[in-house]
Amino acid sequence: MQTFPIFVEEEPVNMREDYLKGDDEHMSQTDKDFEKALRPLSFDDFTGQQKIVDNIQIFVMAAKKRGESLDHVLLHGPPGLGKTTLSHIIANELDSSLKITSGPVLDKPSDLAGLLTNLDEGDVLFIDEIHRLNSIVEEYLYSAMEDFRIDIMLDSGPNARSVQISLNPFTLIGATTRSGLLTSPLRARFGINARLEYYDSKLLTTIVMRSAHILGAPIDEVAAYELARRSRGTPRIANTLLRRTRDFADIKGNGTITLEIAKVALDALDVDENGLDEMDNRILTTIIEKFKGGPVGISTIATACGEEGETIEEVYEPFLIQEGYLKRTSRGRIATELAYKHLNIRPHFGGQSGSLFGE
Ligand SMILES: Nc1ncnc2c1ncn2[C@@H]1O[C@H](COP(=O)(O)OP(=O)(O)OP(=O)(O)O)[C@@H](O)[C@H]1O
Ligand SMILES: [Mg+2]
Repeated sequence: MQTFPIFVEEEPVNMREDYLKGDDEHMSQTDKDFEKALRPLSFDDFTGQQKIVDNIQIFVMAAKKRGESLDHVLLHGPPGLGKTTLSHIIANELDSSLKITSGPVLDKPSDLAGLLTNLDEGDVLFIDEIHRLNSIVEEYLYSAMEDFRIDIMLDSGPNARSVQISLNPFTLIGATTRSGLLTSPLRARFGINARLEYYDSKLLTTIVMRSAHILGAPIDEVAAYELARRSRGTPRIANTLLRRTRDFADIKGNGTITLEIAKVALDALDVDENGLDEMDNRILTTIIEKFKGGPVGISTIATACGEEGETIEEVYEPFLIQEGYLKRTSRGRIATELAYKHLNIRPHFGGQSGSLFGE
């Protein structure tokens, strides 16, 4: 019987940007506990990303059969799609232990050397946010990844000498939301490169049903679908919406998550009919109303919306582009006809917006 910690509600419900990001500085302890409890532990539990999972399963089996370490893996894609989850699963399936660190934490080459020399044969080293590694540390990583050795400088000045240390063969899993920021030498050292995609509503319904089951929250399938289709294609958001909706079901209903309760909760959380949230809508409205639909640069949008440019690029923009609300051009971002329709704003033709939909 699966037990689950009791959650203490300690944050206001409108914390969407925070759970979108999912990193340590933006997540409360409760959110982290929740995420951990719902994290699939095996490939069988992991829904979707079928091609990636199928391929990685083969590579894992082959590595095990040959008694070698798995090739280095790069996982990239927007936040909350399962990069960390997959890394845990890969280590599990390899029967190896997972050592976790992240780009910004590895300040000096000695931080990296300390970690690498402590790896046992076949261990998995997970470097989250690998695009944020500093360039000196990154260079040390090259020989570690390629030849399982590192050169360390001892002393400085005339006494300086370099000592070569060989490492146990290991697998590096790098995760990033911004693969575009990775240098090509680093990218080239990953033998397995997987881009995670947004999930469709059907897959997310399965994920919501599974999570509800683990939480012991009764849910109607239509309600699960409603949460799924309004979750920006993202399991982390689906799970968080589920958790918030469960609160509504407990307080406003009889505990069962029905379609009606789901709709009430989603409205209260400012998730609109198409699954866009308050910040998504603010970005689109800003581009249309303040900048005549664009093109407008990301930093200008960011200032006007009161959000960081990096967050807009990493969290909001990929989904808005994939759903066809936004276009990225060399001159900046443009709101599409769909964005106008969604916000119920008439495009004013002539001037800048006249040529918007001509493509
Ligand atoms: N395929 C999946 N099936 C079921 N649940 C999933 C799946 N992918 C992700 N999740 C759930 O979503 C949560 C977030 O996933 P995860 O932490 O792996 O995302 P991430 O890609 O590492 O995000 P970030 O870029 O913010 O680090 C997990 O706790 C897990 O419960
Ligand atoms: Mg992660």
